[in-house]
Amino acid sequence: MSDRGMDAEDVAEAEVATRGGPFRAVAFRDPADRSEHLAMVLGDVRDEEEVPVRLHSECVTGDVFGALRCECGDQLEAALEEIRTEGRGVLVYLRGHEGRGIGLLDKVRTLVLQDAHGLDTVDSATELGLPVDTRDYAPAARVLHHLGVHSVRLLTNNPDKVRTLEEHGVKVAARTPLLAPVRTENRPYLTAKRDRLGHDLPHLGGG
Ligand SMILES: Nc1nc2c(ncn2[C@@H]2O[C@H](COP(=O)(O)OP(=O)(O)OP(=O)(O)O)[C@@H](O)[C@H]2O)c(=O)[nH]1
Ligand SMILES: [Zn+2]
Repeated sequence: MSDRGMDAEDVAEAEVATRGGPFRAVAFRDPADRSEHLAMVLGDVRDEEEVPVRLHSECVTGDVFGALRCECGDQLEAALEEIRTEGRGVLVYLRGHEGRGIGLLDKVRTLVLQDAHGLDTVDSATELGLPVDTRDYAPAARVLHHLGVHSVRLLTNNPDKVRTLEEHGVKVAARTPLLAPVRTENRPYLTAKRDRLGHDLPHLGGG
């Protein structure tokens, strides 16, 4: 499957007014696995350099309901704010990514283990016989190429996203950390992301 773009039958777009202002909503269906995703686009991005881009992995608990044990909801808001501030950018909302790829039901099962046995986000998945991270960024790369976005300033703390996007032919010209507030509720999660998954979270402090 090529990373170089999408067929017309797999894309639909419309202007949408949001609470945070107008965006171009580009829905797309990935030709490889038929999964559906959404890119929210602001301003002129085609053939521009260092376009602010957020690849946001679905987290229905955090994104929709504001759950605080992860920082997904805070990051979603912060990324949209960054795009609005710059007046251009793309947020790709990746719906197949829930639970870093294991899906909603199994993600919640990992939360149960975390609460009952103090396991972290990595060990709780492993304990259930599940992979820690199976996210595929090829659909995101395909839609970025479709939008004519080939050079990005990626909003992330995850070095894996930088590497993987480059492997799919998108130049990550710069990276901007997306540091959500550290809260009592999200500190264990952020600590595990830093210590177990290698995320760059310098604001966390401590050991
Ligand atoms: N398996 C599992 N997934 C989780 C848990 N908490 C959040 N997630 C999922 O993790 C995904 C977000 O990944 P993160 O590792 O938090 O962050 P990231 O997207 O890799 O990195 P950033 O770009 O810096 O935000 C979302 O799909 C969430 O549903 C958890 O405890 N267990
Ligand atoms: Zn989350």
